[in-house]
Amino acid sequence: MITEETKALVDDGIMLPLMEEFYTIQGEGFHKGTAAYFIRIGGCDVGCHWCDVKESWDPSIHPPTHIGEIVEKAVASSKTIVITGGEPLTWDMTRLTGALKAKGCDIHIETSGAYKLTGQWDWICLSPKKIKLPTEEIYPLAHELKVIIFNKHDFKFAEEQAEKVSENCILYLQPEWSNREKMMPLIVDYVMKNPKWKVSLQTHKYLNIP
Ligand SMILES: C[S@@+](CC[C@H](N)C(=O)[O-])C[C@H]1O[C@@H](n2cnc3c(N)ncnc32)[C@H](O)[C@@H]1O
Ligand SMILES: Nc1nc2[nH]cc(C(=O)O)c2c(=O)[nH]1
Ligand code: SF4
Ligand SMILES: [Mg+2]
Repeated sequence: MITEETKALVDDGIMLPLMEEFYTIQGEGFHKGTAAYFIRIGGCDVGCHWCDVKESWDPSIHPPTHIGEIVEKAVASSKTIVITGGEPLTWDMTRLTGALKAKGCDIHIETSGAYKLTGQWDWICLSPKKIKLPTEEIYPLAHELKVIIFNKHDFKFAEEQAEKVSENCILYLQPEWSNREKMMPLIVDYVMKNPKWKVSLQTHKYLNIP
């Protein structure tokens, strides 16, 4: 049970339900191959059936943690920070990103964009979900669009989403992990026919790193 006081601090983004934090190599998208410190915040009610971090969904099982504590630990490892989840935009990211910026960090977010965009970001990876679409405000701000391909219909969804982002946004198709053997040949074929798209793989899973 968390107290009313703690709940108020979480609502203000002064504490956040921290699931895990780890220093690793960004496995996906534009920054793949780059060392980065990951901060995984619990809480998501988007509900993707193939989500690879379902343990993150229930915020109540992840301890409310002071952002000062999170930031101190993070900057001891890296100044390149990836905020992920769960869905980080479930929470107000203003204070966490403010504190990381004050330490000179480069801050990236992995988000479905389903909730109000808060915080200051050097890189926004938008991974839209059909079941809870991104807010209109986030599309023009996304630096990369990373659409997960689980089945053939997802190519059409990817094209619809690509129409909403800026001209400079980098477009990725990433196979859903459990269905990758089946979908990868279709993705390869699609990208060769539609070269505005690039392939993104979850390279950390092949490398067996977090
Ligand atoms: C776990 S999510 C957390 C951040 C945010 N909730 C989101 O969905 O963008 C991190 C990234 O992993 C992707 N992802 C989740 N499950 C996946 C799976 N089974 N296969 C491939 N990518 C997956 C998401 O689309 C997102 O780009
Ligand atoms: N290495 C590594 N790269 C990642 N890129 C996005 C991830 C995520 O779960 O948000 C992730 C992750 O969990 N590990
Ligand atoms: S939005 Fe992200 S964390 Fe939430 S269920 Fe979908 S993939 Fe998982
Ligand atoms: Mg992951």
